[in-house]
Amino acid sequence: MYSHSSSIYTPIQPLPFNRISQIVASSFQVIMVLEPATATQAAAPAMPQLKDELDIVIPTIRNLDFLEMWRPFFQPYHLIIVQDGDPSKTIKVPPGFDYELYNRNDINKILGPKASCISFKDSACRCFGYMVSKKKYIFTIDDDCFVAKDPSGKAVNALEQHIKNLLCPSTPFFFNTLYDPFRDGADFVRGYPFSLREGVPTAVSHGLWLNIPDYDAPTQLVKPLERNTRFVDAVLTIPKGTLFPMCGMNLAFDRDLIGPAMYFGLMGDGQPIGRYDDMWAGWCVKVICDHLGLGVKTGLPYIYHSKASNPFVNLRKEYKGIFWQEEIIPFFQQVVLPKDCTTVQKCYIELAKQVKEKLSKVDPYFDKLGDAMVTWIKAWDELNPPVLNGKAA
Ligand SMILES: O=c1ccn([C@@H]2O[C@H](COP(=O)(O)OP(=O)(O)O[C@H]3O[C@@H](CO)[C@H](O)[C@H]3O)[C@@H](O)[C@H]2O)c(=O)[nH]1
Ligand SMILES: [Mn+2]
Repeated sequence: MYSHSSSIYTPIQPLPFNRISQIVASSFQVIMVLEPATATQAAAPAMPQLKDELDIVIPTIRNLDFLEMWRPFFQPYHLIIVQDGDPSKTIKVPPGFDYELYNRNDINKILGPKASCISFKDSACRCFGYMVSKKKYIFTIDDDCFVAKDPSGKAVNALEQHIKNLLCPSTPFFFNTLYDPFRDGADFVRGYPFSLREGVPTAVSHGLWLNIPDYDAPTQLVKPLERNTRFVDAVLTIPKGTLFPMCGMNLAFDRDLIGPAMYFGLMGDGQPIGRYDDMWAGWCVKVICDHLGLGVKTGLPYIYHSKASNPFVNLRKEYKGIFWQEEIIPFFQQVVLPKDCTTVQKCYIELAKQVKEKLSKVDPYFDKLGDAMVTWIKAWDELNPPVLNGKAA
């Protein structure tokens, strides 16, 4: 509290401590005392946005009790649960949710031989949920992700923030130093070209994680106790020409704009690699978004990631990816898609061709992956026939 000798200052009334901590918390990035919000703290939004235009896709090998904490935010929405592993196992879903559930038998029945492109025993299986959905938007979340608290202690409605991110344009062609210009209380800064201020449609909203960060196995092994306690109150557009490591645990996207490129690859059972499903999808998605002039955002919302998977098991799944990616990234950085690739499907088929041509020398796996990318598009188009004037084309 300030006390001044001069008479021009009237002594400021001392602020109660909790008011000071609120002011501090609201104006700086704060190191947070970590625990997830409680179910009661998560209050249902007045009007759930995009209620009939968004599906929530959850890959799982567990019971879905985590949904209890999300109930206020998720209950109005339709869930697509992709059950991985043993199809004879029963996955318990808390009552009151509207959902469809697919296990491996269902996937094989629906896709027939094309089911070979859907991974087994890896969270990559989630992309089947993107394919069977009929909605414009998808939000996908892991079953060990809970409601986070922001620095003020308020429960974060991650779905609401993703929707906000997706409904606002992105700015990939020129970096706005005040972050998201479309956010309340922000705007384009001086020197930002007016010709670019309309922005472009946002295809992807990539959220982050408090508590257990999405580290690779070597980092997890070196820093087993590290927890992410930093809540950075920002949403950024990832600039055009820049790749990023897309994590699938807290991710939303516009299915009409970029859905066919959200293939999570061949991972898990019978494959030489795992835990690169979301990374592969993210690299494919970003080069196609850059080509088609679409935006990718990262930052808010946070979820509270509760479970650290076993770093030794993860190392075994990831290790080939750790050295392959030193060749994969330069490949994606040099990808050029022809002008006549005007749809996501055309871009993706062209990308599959280049994967087979240029990455098979790294490992024969990429030849198989290139074929699986084509199978994925065929299966996608079979389940989602292009519509012309409201009729199947
Ligand atoms: O064989 C499996 C294993 C898991 N799942 C489901 O997938 C998600 C993520 O699983 P989990 O939280 O156990 O693993 P993480 O290491 O935290 O996952 C991170 O790595 C990425 C793997 O690609 C993932 O997107 C990241 O979050 C859970 O819902 C499991 O139930 C599965 O379906 N099959
Ligand atoms: Mn997890």
